Amino acid sequence: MEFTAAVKTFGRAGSTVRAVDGMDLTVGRGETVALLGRNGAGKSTAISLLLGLNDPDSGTVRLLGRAPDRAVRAGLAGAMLQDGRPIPRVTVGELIRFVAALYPRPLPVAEALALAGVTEYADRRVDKLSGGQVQRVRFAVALAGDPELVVLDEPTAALDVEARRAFWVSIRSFAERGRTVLFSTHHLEEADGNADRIVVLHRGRVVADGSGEAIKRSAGGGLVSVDLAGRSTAGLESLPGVVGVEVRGGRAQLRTDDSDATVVELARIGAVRGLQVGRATLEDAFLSLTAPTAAADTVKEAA
Ligand SMILES: Nc1ncnc2c1ncn2[C@@H]1O[C@H](COP(=O)(O)OP(=O)(O)OP(=O)(O)O)[C@@H](O)[C@H]1O
Repeated sequence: MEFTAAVKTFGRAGSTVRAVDGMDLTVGRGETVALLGRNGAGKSTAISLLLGLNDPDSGTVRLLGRAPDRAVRAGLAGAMLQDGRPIPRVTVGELIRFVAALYPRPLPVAEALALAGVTEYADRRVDKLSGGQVQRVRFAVALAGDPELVVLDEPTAALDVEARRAFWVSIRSFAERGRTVLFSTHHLEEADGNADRIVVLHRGRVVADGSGEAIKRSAGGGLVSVDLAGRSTAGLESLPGVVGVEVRGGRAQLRTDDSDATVVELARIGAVRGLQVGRATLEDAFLSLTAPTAAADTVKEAA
């Protein structure tokens, strides 16, 4: 799938929102990609362009080499969106048989049920299941047509820890069949644990794209902190390796891509009170990449 300089705005003159603002992204077959971004970053809008539910105002979006709506009609993409559609009053098995029959080359129903982990509820009515069970049924609906690509918009948002874990087991078993998975999430550890690649969106643009490790490095892989003990932060940002300085609770937090060099220089200037050295987490990287003031510089790792 491919977004090239895609733009999608909403609203009229005066109050226009550029929900997707020049997005470039290519995802190859078989990849599992997580889309991360703060509320309003443009994740759902990007997904709607990818599925042909909206057209870009400019730029192009292609899905498996075709126009998105055509690819979806041909059964090449399945989706699980954040929608509030009423839950059907049929059994799980009936629902999946019905959906599978809409596609040219569906998965055998038993296989769709097994992949989504819902075989044991096949004879139960969907409207009598728990929230976690319904999510898995919705996943079975998304993969019933045996699509090349499954798109999941915040698939685990309402699930408890146990249900979330079970859900990811199902998604990984689908991905292991060589299929492509694109999902959006607010759970950073979920992106890190389940995606081959993480794409961070900020204000409708891709601001980071790579493995969880690469993204952590991009925000300065190391985190060095010291008590300020009344001294100013002046000059700290120009210490060797330092890529960012923040003050929290009287301590300076230095993001650095060379912790050793930073510490040696701190020692030289006598600023080592309460010194701690650690590694930036994905959350640190995410917060600095998507800070309201963050520049839209792109961090890119060859995929
Ligand atoms: N149909 C619409 N009409 C007007 N504005 C919209 C519409 N859909 C999205 N927007 C706006 O576009 C921006 C991007 O929204 P979008 O839902 O794509 O973000 P998101 O990253 O999915 O957010 P969240 O994490 O909160 O779901 C937001 O400012 C939102 O208010």
